[in-house]
Formats: sequence, C-alpha cells, structure tokens
Amino acid sequence: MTAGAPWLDAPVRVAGVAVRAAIVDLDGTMVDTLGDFHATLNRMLPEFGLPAVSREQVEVRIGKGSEYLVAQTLRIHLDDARADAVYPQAIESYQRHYADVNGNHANVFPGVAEGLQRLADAGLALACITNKPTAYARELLRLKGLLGFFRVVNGGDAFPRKKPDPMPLLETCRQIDMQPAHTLMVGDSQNDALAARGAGCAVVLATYGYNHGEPIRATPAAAYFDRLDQLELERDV
Ligand SMILES: O=C(O)COP(=O)(O)O
Ligand SMILES: [Mg+2]
Repeated sequence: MTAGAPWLDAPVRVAGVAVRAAIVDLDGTMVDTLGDFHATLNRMLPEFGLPAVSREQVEVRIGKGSEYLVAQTLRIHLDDARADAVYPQAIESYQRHYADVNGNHANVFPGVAEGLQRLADAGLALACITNKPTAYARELLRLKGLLGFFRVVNGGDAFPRKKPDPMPLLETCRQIDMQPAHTLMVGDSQNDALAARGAGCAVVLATYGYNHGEPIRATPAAAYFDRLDQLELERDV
C-alpha cells in the first residue's frame, strides 16, 4: 500500500462493487421526511383556499424537489392555468413554512447512522446529494446528528440541473476528487438510479423509501437494502 489518504489506497467492495466513495440521498434514504412535507403543504394550502392533502397524496410526489412537489400538489385541485398562476406565491409560502417545520416530523430510518458509520470506518469518502435545497438539507442532517459524516452536502439548488440529471453526481465526484466509476450512489428512487446510470456510478436502492409510488425492484440496481447497515461490505479487495 502506498502512502496517502486511506480511501485512495483501499477500495471497498459494497454489494459486490469496488468503490472508494459513496454519495447518499437524503429524503427516503436517510430520513423519513414525509411528515415534514405533509405538515408544510398543509400550512401552505389554506392560504390559497385549498383543502388539506393526505400523507398518501404527498408520498407519491416526493423526490423531484420542492418545486415539483408544490406544482403537482396545486394540480390536485386546480387546472394547469390556475396552478401556474398561484405557483410563485405558493412556492414562496411553502419555503417559508418548510424552514419552520424542517425536522419536526422527520425520523432517521433504522440502521442509517450505523450504516454510515460502517461505510466511513471502511474508508469510504461520503457525500450527500438531495433535491431539497442545500440549506434545509444541511440543517436537517445537523438536527438528526448525521451532518458530520459528509464531506459535502449538495441540494437541488447547488447546480443548474437536479437528479435525475447526472450533473449533481458528476460535480460532486469532482468536488471530492473521485472517479464516478469508483463512486456508489445510495438512494431510494428511480431518480437516483437514472442519475447514477447517466454519471457512470453503480447504485444501491433502499426498499423503504418513496419512489413516486412505484415498486423499487423494477429499477435495476447492484443491490436493494432494507437497512443501510445490512449492505454487504468487504474490505481490502
Ligand atoms: O424531493 C425532494 O425535495 C428531496 O428528495 P431527495 O432527498 O430524495 O432527493
Ligand atoms: Mg430520495
């Protein structure tokens, strides 16, 4: 082994893939934030004279960023023209309420802290990519005691394009000085898998996340996991 940072010298086999870094999604992978999204939307909607939404209605609209969530929620009761007309005020209201709600109705999924510790102990560099705004993502990770695991946290506003575009993964690999081929994407949705495929990263997917209401096993992945700390991991490959 040559001198230098341990992650440059020792690839780790995770779910059969030799990697030196892992990029981990936030909502639906590390933290169950459905309650935060639900509470925020139900503070926003009455301001526009609209009825409350159910958790089920929110769940299938998570994962493509706040803009998509708000635009699609407005369309439950409004036609496209009305929804487009109120959108600018609605997204402003949503972001204001989200800042207040962030983390209050959210829980870390079982096995996540232990799983991140295991990946870090194996020598992997860790980064977080989410479609939620960076400031909210950092605050949520801090509140849940997970921020310290990550060298970088990039939200949906960090780059001109969001997942499923590969840009956030490619830019994050550059920031942490890793090749995409040596970087594993850990996510919960088809969005994460598409971004990973476009970037040339392998992907593993959580079985407990959101995935827009679709069964996750329909999306090709190196592995599917029920708990992050149960991912197959082998050192010194
Ligand atoms: O849709 C969002 O705001 C966040 O979703 P993600 O953390 O799964 O990317
Ligand atoms: Mg997700």
